[in-house]
Amino acid sequence: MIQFHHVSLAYPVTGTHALEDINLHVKKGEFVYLVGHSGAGKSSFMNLILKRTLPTSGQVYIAGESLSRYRGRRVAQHRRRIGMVFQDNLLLPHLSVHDNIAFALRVTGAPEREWGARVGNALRVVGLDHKRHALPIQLSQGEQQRIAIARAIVTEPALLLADEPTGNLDPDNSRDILKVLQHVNLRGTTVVLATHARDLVETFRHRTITLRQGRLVRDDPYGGYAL
Ligand SMILES: Nc1ncnc2c1ncn2[C@@H]1O[C@H](COP(=O)(O)OP(=O)(O)OP(=O)(O)O)[C@@H](O)[C@H]1O
Repeated sequence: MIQFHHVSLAYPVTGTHALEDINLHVKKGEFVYLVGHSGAGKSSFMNLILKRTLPTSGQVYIAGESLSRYRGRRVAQHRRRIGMVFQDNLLLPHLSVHDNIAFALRVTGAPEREWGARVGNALRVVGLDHKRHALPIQLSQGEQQRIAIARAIVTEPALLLADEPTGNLDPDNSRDILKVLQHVNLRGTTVVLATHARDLVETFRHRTITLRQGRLVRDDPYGGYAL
C-alpha cells in the first residue's frame, strides 16, 4: 500500500535533514507504529504520504504508483482516501456530534440520504452512538478523540494516519483509543500510528518502525519500544 524508496527530505529554508534514505513497505491491512523522539521525523513521514511535502530525493509509492505523478485533483482524491487523527482534533463547537461527523461525508460528496446510517456505523465503532446529539463541549477529552476517529473513518478510508492521538489523554483513555484503532484496523483499514507512548507500544504489540534523527534505525515485526 505504501512504499518508501530511498526517500530523503531536507526542508528548503532551514536545510534540516528531516528524513534520510528511508526504505520501507507497509502492506494493506497492517497496523504499524512509528516511534521516535521529538524531531525524529514522524510528522514529516506522514506529510510525505499525504503529499503535503515532497521528498528531496527518492519516491513514495501508493498502491504501486509514485506520488510524484499525482497532480491537482488526483492529490485531493488521494487525501480524501486517507483518514487523519491528531493530538488536537478540533471538532466544530457549534455542531452536534452527528453533524461534525457528517461534515466529512459532505466534503467527500457522499449522498445525503446515506449520512444518517454511515454516521451511526462510525459512532458504533467508537462506542459512542448514544452521544450522537451531544455538542463537543459536553464530551470528555477521550470521547472527543473517539469522535475525531469516527469522523476520520466515516468515509471508509483505506488508510488511517494517526499522529500522537493519545498525546492529551490519561492512560485509561489512551488504551481505549488504541483499542478503537485496532478495531478499525480489523475492519480492513491500514493504520499508521505515530506515538511517544511507550506503554501502549509495549502493551498492544504491532510492527514498530523506529526513527532516530531522520533515519530508520529499527523495523521490528513483533513490536517493542526500542528508544
Ligand atoms: N516546515 C519545516 N521547516 C523546517 N524544518 C522543519 C519543518 N518541519 C519540521 N522540521 C524539522 O524537521 C525535523 C523533523 O520534524 P518532524 O516534525 O517530522 O518530527 P517529529 O518526529 O514529528 O517530532 P514531534 O514528535 O516533536 O512532533 C525536526 O528537526 C524539525 O525541526
